[in-house]
Amino acid sequence: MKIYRSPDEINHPFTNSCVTIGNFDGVHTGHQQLFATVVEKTKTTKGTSIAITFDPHPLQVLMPDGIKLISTYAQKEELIEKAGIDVLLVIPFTREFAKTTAESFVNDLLVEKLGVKELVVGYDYAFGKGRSGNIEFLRKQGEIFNFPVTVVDAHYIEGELVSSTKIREMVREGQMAKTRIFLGRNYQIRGTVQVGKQRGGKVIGFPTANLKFNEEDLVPKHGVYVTQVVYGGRCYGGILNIGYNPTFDEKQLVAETHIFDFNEDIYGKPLKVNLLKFLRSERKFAGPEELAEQIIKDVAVAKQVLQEHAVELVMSCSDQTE
Ligand SMILES: Cc1cc2nc3c(=O)[nH]c(=O)nc-3n(C[C@H](O)[C@H](O)[C@H](O)COP(=O)(O)O)c2cc1C
Ligand SMILES: Nc1ncnc2c1ncn2[C@@H]1O[C@H](COP(=O)(O)OP(=O)(O)O)[C@@H](O)[C@H]1O
Repeated sequence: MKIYRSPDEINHPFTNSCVTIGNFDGVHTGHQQLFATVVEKTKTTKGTSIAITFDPHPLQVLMPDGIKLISTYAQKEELIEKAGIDVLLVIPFTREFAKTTAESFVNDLLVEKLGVKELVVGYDYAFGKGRSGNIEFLRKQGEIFNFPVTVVDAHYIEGELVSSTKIREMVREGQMAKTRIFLGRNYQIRGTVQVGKQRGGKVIGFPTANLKFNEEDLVPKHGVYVTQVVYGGRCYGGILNIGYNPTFDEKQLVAETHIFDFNEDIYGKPLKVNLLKFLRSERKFAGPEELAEQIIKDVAVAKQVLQEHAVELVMSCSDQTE
C-alpha cells in the first residue's frame, strides 16, 4: 500500500480511482465492508483503491477532552493495508483544515488530485465545515463531476449497529468476546515494555512486562484478562492485569502481562497484547503472598481458557506475526 501523508505529496491523479473516506477508528467490521466494496469495484475496473483518513482523529482536535481511540494510528494503517487498499491518503487534521468547505474537498481533492471515478461512503457519512458534505451533497457533486456514489448500508451484528462508539463502550466494560465479533479480530493493546517496581519476578514470582497508557488510549475495564501476547514474531499465552496495584498502593495505571513459558529480558521492546477474556476485578490483598496465591489460580483459569481456544489462537497468531 502506498501511503501519502499529505495531499501535497500527490502530483498526478490515479487510474480509475475508487475512493472511500472516514476516520475508521478500530477498522471494525463496518469499516471493513467499505474497504471490501472499494477493492471489489477496482477489481473490475482495474483501478486504484484509495482510502482517505485523518490523523490525528478530528475529534481529538475539535473536542475539548479529545477522544479515546480503539486503535493507534499505526494499527489503523496496518489494518487498512490488510483490507487490500492500494493507496492511503492521510490528511493531517488541524482546526484550519476543519474549515475546508465540502465543495473544496470534492473539487480540489477528490476530483482534481485523485481523479475520483467512484466514491464509496458509509450510510451516515458527512464531512467538511458544518458536516455539509453529506450523502445528498455528494450524490449531486457526483452527477456534476461524473462519479457515481455508492452508499454502503449500516452493518448490524445480531440486531446491533456496529460503531466505534459502541466498541469503545464494550472495551470499557471488559466485554472482550463481543468486542472480538464487532471488530472482526481480538482487541489489542500495544506499547514498549517499561521498567516497573521490580517486584513481579522477585517478590511475587510472576515477572510482568509493563505497558503504560497514553493520554489518548482507550483503557479497558480494570482487572485481570486472559491474553495472547505477540512478541518477536511469535505468540504466547499470558495473563494481564490492568490497574493501579492497590496491594502496593501504587498511583500509576499500568497494563502488566505475565507471559507463559517465557523468560527473556524484554525491557524497551515492542509488545502487542490481545485481550481475550476478562477474568476478575483488581483487588487489594493483604500482601504479596496472598496476591501470589490468587495469581496462581488466575493462571490456571487462563491456561484452561487458552486451551479451549487453541485452534483459533493458532490461526489468529499466523495473521499477526509477519
Ligand atoms: C495476573 C495478575 C493479577 C494481578 N492482580 C492484582 C490484584 O488483584 N491486585 C493488585 O494489587 N495487583 C495485582 N497484580 C499486579 C501486581 O501487583 C504486580 O504485578 C506486581 O506488583 C509487580 O509490579 P512490577 O511489575 O511493577 O514489579 C496482578 C498481576 C498479575 C500478573
Ligand atoms: N514470563 C515473563 N513474562 C513477562 N516478563 C518477563 C517474563 N520473563 C522475564 N520477563 C522480563 O522481566 C521483566 C519484568 O520483571 P518484574 O520483576 O515484573 O519487573 P518490573 O517491575 O520491571 O516489571 C519484564 O519486563 C521482562 O523483561
